[in-house]
Amino acid sequence: MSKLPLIFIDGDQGTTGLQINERLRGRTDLRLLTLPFAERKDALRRAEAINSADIALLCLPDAAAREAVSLIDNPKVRVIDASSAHRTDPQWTYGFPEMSPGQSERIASALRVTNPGCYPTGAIALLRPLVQAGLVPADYPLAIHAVSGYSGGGRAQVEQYEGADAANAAPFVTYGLALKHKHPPEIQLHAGLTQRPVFVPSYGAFRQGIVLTIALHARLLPSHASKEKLRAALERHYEGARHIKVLTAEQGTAAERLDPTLHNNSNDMTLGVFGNDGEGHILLCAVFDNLGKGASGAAVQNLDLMLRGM
Ligand SMILES: NC(=O)C1=CN([C@@H]2O[C@H](COP(=O)(O)OP(=O)(O)OC[C@H]3O[C@@H](n4cnc5c(N)ncnc54)[C@H](OP(=O)(O)O)[C@@H]3O)[C@@H](O)[C@H]2O)C=CC1
Ligand SMILES: CC(=O)N[C@@H](CCC(=O)OP(=O)(O)O)C(=O)O
Repeated sequence: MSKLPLIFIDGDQGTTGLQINERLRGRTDLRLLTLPFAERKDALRRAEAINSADIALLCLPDAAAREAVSLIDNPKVRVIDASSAHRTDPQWTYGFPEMSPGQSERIASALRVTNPGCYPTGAIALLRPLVQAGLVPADYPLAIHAVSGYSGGGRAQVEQYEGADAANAAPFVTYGLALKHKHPPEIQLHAGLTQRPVFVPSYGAFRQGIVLTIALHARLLPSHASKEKLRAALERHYEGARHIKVLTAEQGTAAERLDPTLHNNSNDMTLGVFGNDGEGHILLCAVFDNLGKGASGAAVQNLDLMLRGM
């Protein structure tokens, strides 16, 4: 390619879009195309921008992301969609490079990449290698709990916590009580589960960061499974991964608490396996930034893969 690749962020004024913009600021290997604020929702201008881009990053609500894809008539345009519109669509490549051997290469050559959801990133990172290793049965009756920073709810929720009425924002909220959150189908598909997991999300009065936990009973696991075996399987899977680290047994013993903000403003994720052997209780944990590895950081990681060779 003679010219530097042209990148368009649709939704660049939103929570995810702004952080992608920040991460790309100062890059000299690409050109960023932005629309004036007043034109950011003008379908005609967006269509022109998307079709002139080499890669379009969609940081939009699901409906607007679907609309954006329908506006594409240039067959060369490549897309990274940060929304949940296409995450279980087999036509789209799932943008989680570390999830299996060859996934980075698939992303690097893909025309359509769907960025994982924030919570699914942690759940799939923990479960997929363990299910594939035969250490967690694919039909295990899973319950996944997670606490996120309020920015997971996008601009409207950020406004509640940072706007004029911030003093009245709840310190902690557990939600999704109808158990119909949008994430379980995505988690089930990409973790390789045969049963839909229960998902219990919460958010607190902190801007960004996630702690996600999954409790397991050893008596429901294969007899050869133990917390050491689970940890070793995760260590094997993520060996050499730049952004995902597994706590060693010593680090796990020393850890007394998990801070959701540990990896804020980075693309890193820490996984941990804790347990009480006497009770046969095991706890899988993931800590990461909902706007880092959970959204904007992951989008830039995928963008960098797709830019290889352009
Ligand atoms: N926040 C998070 O932690 C994560 C978010 N995501 C996903 O990323 C996507 C964006 O989320 P987030 O950044 O949080 O949301 P925000 O609400 O913060 O941002 C969405 C942006 O899209 C703009 N927008 C809405 N409708 C249109 C339209 N028709 N045409 C053009 N622009 C439009 C909004 O403009 P305006 O605000 O001016 O109306 C806003 O700037 C969502 O699909 C979300 O699921 C993924 C992982 C994590
Ligand atoms: C704290 C909070 O509100 N979180 C959001 C999830 C973030 C999001 O928008 O979902 P994706 O990560 O799939 O894009 C929610 O539960 O709807």
